[in-house]
Amino acid sequence: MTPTIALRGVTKRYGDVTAVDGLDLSIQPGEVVALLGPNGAGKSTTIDMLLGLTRPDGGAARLFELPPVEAIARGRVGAMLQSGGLLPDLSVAEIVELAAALQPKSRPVAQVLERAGLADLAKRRVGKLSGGQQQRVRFAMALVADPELIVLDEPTTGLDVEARRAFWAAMRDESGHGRTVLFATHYLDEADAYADRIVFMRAGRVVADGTAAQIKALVSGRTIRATLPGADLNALAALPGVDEVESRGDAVLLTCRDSDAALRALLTSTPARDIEVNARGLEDAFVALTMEGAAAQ
Ligand SMILES: Nc1ncnc2c1ncn2[C@@H]1O[C@H](COP(=O)(O)OP(=O)(O)OP(=O)(O)O)[C@@H](O)[C@H]1O
Repeated sequence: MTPTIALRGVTKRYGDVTAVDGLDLSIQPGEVVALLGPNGAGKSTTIDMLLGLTRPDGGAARLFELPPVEAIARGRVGAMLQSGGLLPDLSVAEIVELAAALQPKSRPVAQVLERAGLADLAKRRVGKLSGGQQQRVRFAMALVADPELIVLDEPTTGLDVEARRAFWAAMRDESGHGRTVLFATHYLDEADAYADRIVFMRAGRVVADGTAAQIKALVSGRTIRATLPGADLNALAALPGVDEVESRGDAVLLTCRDSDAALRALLTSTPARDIEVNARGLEDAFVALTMEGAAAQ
């Protein structure tokens, strides 16, 4: 099958900084992929290269086996970037119509406005919209070409909770039609909830690539949280099954390789109460993957 996105050994340097470092990434038709990583990991630079906005210093980016500029000219790609000029004097409907007119094929503008939650704002001047509403205009402009691939760089930044929920409901419908979606995000819950696959970047490289469950499994074990005023942290660290102990006010947080053994010992040898046992989540994996990089650099 022809991959929708293929990055092969892509490298980008800015002076002494290697923003993207020999990146290989292949994304198949219909996949919904989150690009996750700490600030400066190279996510935006990767997106810029795969959209043909920045030229790689080494390697090649292909969309549908075509140079990015050609795939975009054919209307096969819709993109929503973090910033980027919106003409402030046009109305919402006019700017989406303009975006449609620039495409070889397009969806009905009214349908796209509805999808982006802009039907009631169609006549409003773009310059008068709130930041979140302008994000929705960018979303409508990305959808109007009826693209096979949608690329979104931090699409929900600036949206309130309800607008984020509505955005992802719309995206879920869109991807349900077999579209491929790649989005960069800082929101772990969004990557967890909406992506089939998470590509974790650090220092310009892919350091983990898999489903949310596979990424979470990189940090094994569970945590135990308990109220235990005046706890002896060294004694807790020596309990069976415990790897690490942190103090949080009157509470303690134990990171455990064997939470059953740790819990048994905690209950029999201490007055701990209000005990909670939790599986470690994507946030723990994020911190662990980011910290590994800090240690290696
Ligand atoms: N135009 C540029 N000139 C110089 N350095 C740049 C430029 N663009 C990016 N960089 C550097 O390249 C690295 C990667 O930046 P990039 O914006 O791709 O990361 P990111 O993962 O998108 O970060 P964030 O999550 O903060 O948006 C950073 O160290 C950044 O400072």
